[in-house]
Amino acid sequence: MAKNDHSTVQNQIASIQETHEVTVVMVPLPLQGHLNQLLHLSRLISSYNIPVHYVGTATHTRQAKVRVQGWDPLAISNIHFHEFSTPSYEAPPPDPNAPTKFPTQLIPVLNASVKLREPVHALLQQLSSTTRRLVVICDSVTPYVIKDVGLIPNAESYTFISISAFAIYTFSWEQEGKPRVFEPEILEALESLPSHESSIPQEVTDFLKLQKESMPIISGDLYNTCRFIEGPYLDLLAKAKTADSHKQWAVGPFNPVEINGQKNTEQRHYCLEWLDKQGPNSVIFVCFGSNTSVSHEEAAQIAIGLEKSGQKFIWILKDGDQGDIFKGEVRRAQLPGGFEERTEGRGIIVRDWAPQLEILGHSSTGGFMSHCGWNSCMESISMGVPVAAWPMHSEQPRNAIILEKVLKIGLSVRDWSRRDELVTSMAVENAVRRLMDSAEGEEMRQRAKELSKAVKDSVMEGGTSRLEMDSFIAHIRR
Ligand SMILES: O=c1ccn([C@@H]2O[C@H](COP(=O)(O)OP(=O)(O)O[C@H]3O[C@H](CO)[C@@H](O)[C@H](O)[C@H]3O)[C@@H](O)[C@H]2O)c(=O)[nH]1
Repeated sequence: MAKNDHSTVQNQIASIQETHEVTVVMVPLPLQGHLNQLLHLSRLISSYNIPVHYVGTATHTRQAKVRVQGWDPLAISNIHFHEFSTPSYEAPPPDPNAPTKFPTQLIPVLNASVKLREPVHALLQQLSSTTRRLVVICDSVTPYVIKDVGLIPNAESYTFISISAFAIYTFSWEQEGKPRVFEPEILEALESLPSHESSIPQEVTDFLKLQKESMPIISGDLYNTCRFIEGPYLDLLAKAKTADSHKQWAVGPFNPVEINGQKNTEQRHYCLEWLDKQGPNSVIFVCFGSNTSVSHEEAAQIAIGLEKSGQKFIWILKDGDQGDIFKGEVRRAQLPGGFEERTEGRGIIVRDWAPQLEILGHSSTGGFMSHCGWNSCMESISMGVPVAAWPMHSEQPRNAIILEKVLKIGLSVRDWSRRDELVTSMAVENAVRRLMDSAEGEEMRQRAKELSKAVKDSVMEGGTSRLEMDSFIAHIRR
């Protein structure tokens, strides 16, 4: 561990010398989709008056803080941030023309993250002496960092599952010989997907193998989902558990479900001001998450499709994150000549990070063209916005199945079996029109709004997710 890491730990411990009943430590994978969920979960746990320590490299902790939406992490005094240095790592730009959309530019940061093992262990040891029980919640794909937690007598660990229960179940379902538990339509869609292993690069498979081999004893899993959405798959996962002592809690959505619009404040993003002037449900929001890039050719097809659809839009057009989001040049995807002038007043192109949760929570947003990352799915469901699904990589095609075939609040922009082909402007135009301007789209929007209400109720007092959170808290306080 670097010398300044030691002194940082000492200073941070000194400020929290009092002894606690329970202390929670969050160990995220340093990628946006993971940092974000564990930071939201920190807010939920800290609301039970439990101190939460959020650990990471200085860059990634800063990234999580500056990008979080719906609340202010600095305003909550019992969330403590720990920022460790790691040896430098490469942070190459993404390749928008790569044959697959998997964000290989982030592999060096994944590999560098294992270096957090020593400083995190030192922090855990020190915190263990200030608390009766030390609860470590570690991203399920980064247990190597807490490999030695078993050496701390009053510590116990839990995994946080960053993807849907449906995806987790159907990944292991493949290994279990695919028991026939799904409706024929869902089964057919699942059969057409590649296995988990074949959809990720070998270096990532190696990283995951190291993580699996390093798994300490885990007392339970926390899911960012709710029983109302994924009850049957959570039951299947619970049944598949080998030990009764291994528990599971579905406590999502982690993201705030009510957004305070911060109207008339200087920090408000200009696209929210623009949304204020549009009619209810009249705008489609286009965004492919934090790590996907589109080529110039793909951008041109999306642009023409949006223009021809005649619908209003906000389009987040930027490349996927690099390993350090605060450094490096960001490419600007080109658009067809005159596009921005022709769509002026009807659409906005944002070339930077945008407040997605607030955009989805705005009453003028009526549809979401999404890559179906799990944060985006949960945010869209929470805010009652139907989805035009354009899965890009990893478990995203499985999430698209949930939206389209299970919850019936989504339609497909392109078929996964044709993922090697360019998505045409006509496919984009059709999907946008169907979602925003058809009876079918309206039905989906109504269903999405009903689902949003059920999900919002589930996190209120007495709701299923709140009860599961209460049960988790009672368990760690036992
Ligand atoms: O301009 C932007 C772009 C994104 N977001 C936010 O960034 C997050 C993106 O997360 P997600 O939708 O999960 O997409 P990815 O960033 O692609 O997430 C990765 O991590 C997820 C959780 O493991 C997986 O489900 C995905 O497949 C994987 O690509 C969401 O909270 C968005 O609200 C913004 O706020 N503004």
